[in-house]
Amino acid sequence: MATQTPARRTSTFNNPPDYSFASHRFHKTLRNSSKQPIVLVACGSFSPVTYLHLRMFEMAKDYVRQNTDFEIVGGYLSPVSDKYKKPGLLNAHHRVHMCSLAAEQTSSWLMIDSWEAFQNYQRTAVVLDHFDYEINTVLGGVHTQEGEHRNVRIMLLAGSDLISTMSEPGVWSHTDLDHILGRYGTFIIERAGSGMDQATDSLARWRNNIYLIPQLIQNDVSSTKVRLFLRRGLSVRYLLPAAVVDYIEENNLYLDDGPGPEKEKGKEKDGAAGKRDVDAGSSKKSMQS
Ligand SMILES: Nc1ncnc2c1ncn2[C@@H]1O[C@H](COP(=O)(O)OP(=O)(O)OP(=O)(O)O)[C@@H](O)[C@H]1O
Ligand SMILES: NC(=O)c1ccc[n+]([C@@H]2O[C@H](COP(=O)(O)O)[C@@H](O)[C@H]2O)c1
Repeated sequence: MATQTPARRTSTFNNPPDYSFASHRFHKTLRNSSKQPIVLVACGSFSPVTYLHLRMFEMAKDYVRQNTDFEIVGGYLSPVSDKYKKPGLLNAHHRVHMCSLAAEQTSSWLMIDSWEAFQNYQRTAVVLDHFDYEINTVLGGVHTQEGEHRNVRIMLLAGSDLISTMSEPGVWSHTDLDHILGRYGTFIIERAGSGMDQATDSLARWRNNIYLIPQLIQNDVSSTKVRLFLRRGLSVRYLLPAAVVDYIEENNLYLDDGPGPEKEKGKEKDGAAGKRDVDAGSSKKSMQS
């Protein structure tokens, strides 16, 4: 059997100008010392952020409380860099601002990290390493009520459509998958049209670090649909936080057709998601380490 290259953690990070890591809602003290502290990180375009993106965190919170020995000490949305060049990807300043409005006005625990947004494209494995560094090295992890230090485990929060791309050839390197799923782990939220089994079949070797969360109330709101509605002059109110809708209207966002045809996620079949990105000149193939 071929020897696998062990996943190595990135240890030096270039920060964008004026960058600071958000920690105003990070819980420095573990409420229950018998639990393992975790931070949830959702990586994505968030163009624009929808209620479904925010609900992923609430679903994960319920799941963690009912089914695991983890305690969530922080939750972050990490908008991808403009260099990701996905169709419909609005300028990072707007995307980060909308995420911040959404988190501050609708949540008591979510935060935004702009580290990957304001620089060159960073692979998800590197983004998780950056969180590990900021939380465990810079912030010093957390303490129990008795004052005992604990390292925080970083975990990726993603929809099943994103996880199914992990089985598509050329999108993720094996080393990165081993790093993300072996070292960190993931919570997968079921997404309409994108099967959970199909998403995880080829990831079985990391099954102990993969937690599947069913959507008990089916909701297939996507950023793509929101952008389509906006282009057609239709209302998107109640699909996203009011402050985000107001911001979109005030700044006349998403009125242009953009550079290429948009396909909706979750509804795609047989690798169409991969094709979309190749067609759009995106760097899915070059996202491997
Ligand atoms: N309706 C949904 N159900 C489950 N997961 C979702 C849903 N919408 C988004 N996600 C997840 O949120 C994360 C961020 O995704 P992203 O910003 O690409 O959202 P999106 O709505 O799929 O965007 P787009 O429509 O522009 O492709 C991904 O892990 C994605 O799987
Ligand atoms: N190899 C990788 O690290 C890799 C590959 C594909 C997508 N992603 C990430 O997944 C997120 C969502 O991507 P999509 O919106 O294209 O599904 C983005 O944050 C992107 O950076 C990472």
